[in-house]
Amino acid sequence: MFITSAPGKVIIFGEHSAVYNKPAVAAAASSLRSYLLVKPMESIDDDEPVLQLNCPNLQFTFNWSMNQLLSIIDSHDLQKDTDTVQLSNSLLNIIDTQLLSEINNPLQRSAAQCFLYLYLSIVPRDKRTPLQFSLISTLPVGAGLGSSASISVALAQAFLKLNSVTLQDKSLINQWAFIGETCMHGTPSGIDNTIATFGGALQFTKGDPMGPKELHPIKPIVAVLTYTKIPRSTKVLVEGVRELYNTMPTIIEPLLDSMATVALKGSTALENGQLEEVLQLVRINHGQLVSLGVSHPGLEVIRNLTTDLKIGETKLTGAGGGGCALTFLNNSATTIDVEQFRNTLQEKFNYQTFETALGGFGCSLLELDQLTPTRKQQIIELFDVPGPKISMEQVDNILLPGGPADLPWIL
Ligand SMILES: Nc1ncnc2c1ncn2[C@@H]1O[C@H](COP(=O)(O)OP(=O)(O)OP(=O)(O)O)[C@@H](O)[C@H]1O
Ligand SMILES: C[C@@](O)(CCO)CC(=O)[O-]
Ligand SMILES: [Mg+2]
Repeated sequence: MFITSAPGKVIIFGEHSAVYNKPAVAAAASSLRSYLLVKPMESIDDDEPVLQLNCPNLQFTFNWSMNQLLSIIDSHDLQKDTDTVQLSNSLLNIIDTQLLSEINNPLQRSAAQCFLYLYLSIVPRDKRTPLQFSLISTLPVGAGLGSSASISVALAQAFLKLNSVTLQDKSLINQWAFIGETCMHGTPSGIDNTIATFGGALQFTKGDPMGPKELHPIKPIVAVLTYTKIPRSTKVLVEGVRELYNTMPTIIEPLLDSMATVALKGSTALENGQLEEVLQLVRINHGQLVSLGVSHPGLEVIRNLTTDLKIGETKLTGAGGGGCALTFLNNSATTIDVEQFRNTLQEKFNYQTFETALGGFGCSLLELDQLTPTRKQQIIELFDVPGPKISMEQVDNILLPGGPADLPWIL
């Protein structure tokens, strides 16, 4: 019995342009995480062993017959080699047509698709026992903070562990998590899963053979995150930008190049603690994202309030279209100003705000058998609570790596 966990992320510069191989900058939001509990499945019916996915945040539980899953493997000669990480359209098609036909809700469907794809690709036939996978997130789902990547990473890490793969480092987890993201998004850049795997702060360019560059800011990066609660889908927003790019390539390509320059300058300014420059680049990057059509009136409310109160600069973060905004405070912003900002957003607009330090732990593993029986039971019960009743604070108090309970997470 074990738990894997991976953080959400904040893109500081370069969302969307990242998809076009332009550099982008992101950091882990390491206290906002997904947790995946893997435990033996208590038998529902002795004749029909099942694999269960339980997602309290999205209020769904699905069972798949182990026999059906085994026959799919046998007929399609899957996962000979977990080191060869590729997306198979034929496997995606089998999952879609044979295993997801009862799931109509698109949010549930994409989570189940990612789960099944990674399970069938990574866990070998002889290690397929009836198991229950329970997934909870303390980060808002579908809000621009990389929830899809955090579940992909937690799933990839768990399946590689079930396959007893000895990991030299976390690269293989990251590669499989990218495939999981691809199942959900279509064409991800890979920045979200890279941050969810490795944590910290990174400058990332899709396809760069040198890999991501770790950033070491001289001052901690602190920002206010605001969640508008306006639902959106990363896949749909990324497709919208692609359509714009295809219609007006001569306008959009130079815009993406300019976004790349912003990200590179922003990366240096963050490392050197040049706040004035960071603030200007945040404003410019948001304007660029508005031009790409991925803002939303609900996000502009946050930006306008930041400008009215003269407390700093705000940009959307993640795919936009709702979801979250990121506000960097200037040196003259007082505690009272920030309180007024947060209270207005919370009370007048019913938004949720968090003041958060960025960076910190990437994916992690906790072996439950090392804990006392009481602690183990307490943790298992956390995952049994029905969706709306999950207390994020309780999850943090008990599970957060480096948090109050000080559990022996392997980082
Ligand atoms: N705790 C969870 N339980 C089940 N599914 C989840 C969970 N967290 C994320 N997901 C899956 O991820 C999808 C959200 O992914 P999406 O990429 O649209 O948003 P995001 O990753 O939160 O934001 P962004 O990609 O802009 O950073 C959900 O629809 C669901 O399928
Ligand atoms: C919008 C996007 O740039 C970030 C989503 O968090 C998509 C991606 O990079 O895959
Ligand atoms: Mg996502």
